[in-house]
Amino acid sequence: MDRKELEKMIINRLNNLTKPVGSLGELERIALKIGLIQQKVIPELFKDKRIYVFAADHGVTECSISAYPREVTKQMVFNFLNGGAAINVFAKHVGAKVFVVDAGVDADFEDHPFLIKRKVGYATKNIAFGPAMSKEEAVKCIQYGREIARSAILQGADLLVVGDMGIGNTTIAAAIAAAFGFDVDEVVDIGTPIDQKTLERKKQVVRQALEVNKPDRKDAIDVLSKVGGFCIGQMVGFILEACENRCPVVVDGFPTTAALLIAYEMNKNILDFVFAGHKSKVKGHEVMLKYLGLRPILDLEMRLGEGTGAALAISIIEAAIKMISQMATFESAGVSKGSDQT
Ligand SMILES: Cc1cc2ncn([C@H]3O[C@H](COP(=O)(O)O)[C@@H](O)[C@H]3O)c2cc1C
Ligand SMILES: O=C(O)c1cccnc1
Repeated sequence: MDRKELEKMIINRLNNLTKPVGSLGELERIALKIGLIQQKVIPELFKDKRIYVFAADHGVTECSISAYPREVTKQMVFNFLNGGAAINVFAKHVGAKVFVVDAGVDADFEDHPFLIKRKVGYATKNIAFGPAMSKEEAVKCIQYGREIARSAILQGADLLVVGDMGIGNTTIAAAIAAAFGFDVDEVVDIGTPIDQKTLERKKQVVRQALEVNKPDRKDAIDVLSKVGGFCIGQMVGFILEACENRCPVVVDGFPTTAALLIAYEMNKNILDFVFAGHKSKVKGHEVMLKYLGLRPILDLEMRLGEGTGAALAISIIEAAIKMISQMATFESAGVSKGSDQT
């Protein structure tokens, strides 16, 4: 069926459910988007929801831009695998599985059924003094991320969430946003709670990273290799592959949306398959979402990452699917139509 025709049929069904036209607001737009993705007037509930937390370390932590030391990345990987992190709790709450990807943590890990080992290096180089990684490494990251999404989809995944873990991630995300032309003051904010002096240093580090590296905003791989990270690069490939296979992806906060910005530069058609799970308290997140034209599903003043906001948004997406598939129509329930009906 052609897209316009399907869209008309879905809107027609939404308007025939026993409620005033448009009264379920954003839930109606979510139901429409899922219907268009699944190419069904009545979409199906997800059978295999998966959260992938991409973890890596960053050379820029040498500049003391986070409230926490680098080894927390590795320690949180263990916490994820032991089921003790916020994302584990929220994943359980929404019935999703959590996979952790070692994209470039500064540590080695034993095998674990939920750990995907795709290390590109033991942390990137410090972006304040040169490129984070080589062009080859950037390409490799994207390829690994694509492979992870492809195999998830082949295994049956029908909803993917992107999460991040890496001390220094909000500095890297801000540098990516700034490389694409956003104002440094608009996108550098606290990630983990830092004092004013550290925040000023963080801004300075981002400015210096741009001056030293001169990323070319028209070349996504250039931006990724110069001011990105191994985790970000794998998220880029993951998002691209999921969307190109018509699998819905929910992005989380500031770092995962920075990865989406790069992915969007590489393929402008992906946004039909992307949901913004929430709006992070980190101030640069809202401007990025506005630029992408994505409306966040939740706004709970969260600023954690790991995929936590996106995981919680799953329950809203599922409510939207249940709404369009389970509500009675005016005809079936014998309810009189109003003047807003066509
Ligand atoms: C215990 C702990 C758990 C976390 N889970 C996610 N993050 C979040 O904080 C980090 C980014 O903040 P910044 O750029 O300020 O370093 C990322 O790892 C992100 O996922 C955490 C941070 C900490 C400390
Ligand atoms: O917006 C986020 O996802 C975020 C905020 C702070 C730290 N880490 C991630």
